[in-house]
Amino acid sequence: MYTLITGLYKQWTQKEEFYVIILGLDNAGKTTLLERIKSIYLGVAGLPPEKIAPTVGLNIGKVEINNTRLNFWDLGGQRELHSIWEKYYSECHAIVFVVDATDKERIEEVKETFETVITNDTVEGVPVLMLANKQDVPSALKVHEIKEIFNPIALRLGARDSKVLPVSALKGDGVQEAVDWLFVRLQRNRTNRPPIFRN
Ligand SMILES: Nc1nc2c(ncn2[C@@H]2O[C@H](COP(=O)(O)OP(=O)(O)OP(=O)(O)O)[C@@H](O)[C@H]2O)c(=O)[nH]1
Ligand SMILES: [Mg+2]
Repeated sequence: MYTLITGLYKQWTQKEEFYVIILGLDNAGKTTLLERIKSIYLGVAGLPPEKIAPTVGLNIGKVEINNTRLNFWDLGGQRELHSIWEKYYSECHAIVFVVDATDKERIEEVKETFETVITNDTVEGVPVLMLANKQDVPSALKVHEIKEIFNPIALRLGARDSKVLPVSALKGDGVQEAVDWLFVRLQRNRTNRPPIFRN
């Protein structure tokens, strides 16, 4: 009886948690995105954009949606920091890859980096959301242009869920839609990457 009650109690009180890593080149807007997510879902003002410095370590944001916790890990995008990304692959449930859609000069570098990430065996089957960021800038590449550029690599995504969505991390446009997409895919991929249960 006691174990039944404690079992039920655990079931009611334990929370499902998923881990989402935010990757992309330096200056893509990853930390700005994280601060935007925090401000939308926690209802508190995030760090103002002018206070956001290039990331060297790790920024963490925890938000709760439908009694499920999403933990966002925002990693530094500078080249010498890319080797750190792999350390988070085995534990992550989804990848958000942020692209600076205004920076056409670095698009080749973005392609190479993206391909290296998605072909890593440790993240096989993990949903990948690419965000075409800085859409508030009129000259930014649109989603259909980004898709054309990344089409040759798309085959390497395999059978996993993937999507390209437009956002402006700075203004907040599209951010909620992006998180909604993630939420559904995390649930859909739960047999492959089960959530963590915590009290
Ligand atoms: N116009 C515009 N600027 C943005 C947007 N998102 C980020 N930025 C700017 O882009 C610059 C870099 O933003 P960060 O969020 O620090 O970029 P990051 O990807 O975290 O960079 P690292 O930490 O070095 O990897 C800052 O000047 C931001 O204000 C956006 O949606 N629109
Ligand atoms: Mg950053």
